[in-house]
Amino acid sequence: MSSATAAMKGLVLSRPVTFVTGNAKKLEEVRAILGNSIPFQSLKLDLPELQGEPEDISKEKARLAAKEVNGPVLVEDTCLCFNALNGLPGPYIKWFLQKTGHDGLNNLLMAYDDKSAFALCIFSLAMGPNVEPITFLGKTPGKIVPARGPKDFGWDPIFQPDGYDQTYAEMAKEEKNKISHRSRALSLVKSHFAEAGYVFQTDTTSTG
Ligand SMILES: O=c1[nH]c(=O)c2ncn([C@@H]3O[C@H](COP(=O)(O)OP(=O)(O)OP(=O)(O)O)[C@@H](O)[C@H]3O)c2[nH]1
Ligand SMILES: [Mg+2]
Repeated sequence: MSSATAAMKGLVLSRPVTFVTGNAKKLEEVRAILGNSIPFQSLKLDLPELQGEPEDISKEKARLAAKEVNGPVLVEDTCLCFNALNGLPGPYIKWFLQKTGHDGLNNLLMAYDDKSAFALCIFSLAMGPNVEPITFLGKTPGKIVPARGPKDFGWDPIFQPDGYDQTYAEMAKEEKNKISHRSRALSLVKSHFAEAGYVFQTDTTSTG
């Protein structure tokens, strides 16, 4: 057990964890992957993001979210990292995608034979505004390909995970959710909750 988990063992929470994101597709996947395993609610908020290393960006998002919510929060930051570019665009993928599109992202790799990439998801859990966030990393290796499949979620059409001949976008949702960066990170989040044994106490005093 990590020391962070040990320190929080049996912590009593007066309300469920709030998953804060401005991205509806992320929320959809988180709901599908977590099911009823962790009691959570969601808040649609597009938090400002620090520049820097992925883990620091995710942690800082959690600190801001915890201040905003004044309670326990879960956030995540997703990166798409090209090995030929030493991990870029990484956390800046949102802006690269917005400005250059799927073709532009493929073109970035035109000068390189190495089209390999990895999808990285970093969840940060902060149990309150003044508690240091803890992080959970999920990584799925693959390669960047010309877009194939439905275009309803980000860069899914240009990411083909290793061992598959379909892109994330072409795969059935349940299939993506079995192997995705997001589900790998969330399985660590689930284990953390199982180990820590948080007690969710709903407030019954305010009704009377
Ligand atoms: O094809 C995809 N498959 C995925 O599984 C996936 N997960 C995230 N993304 C996109 O990658 C950027 C991350 O940026 P990001 O982590 O800052 O997210 P966001 O700003 O949209 O939401 P949030 O920060 O409020 O949670 C954004 O463009 C997201 O749309 C994905 N695209
Ligand atoms: Mg964001």
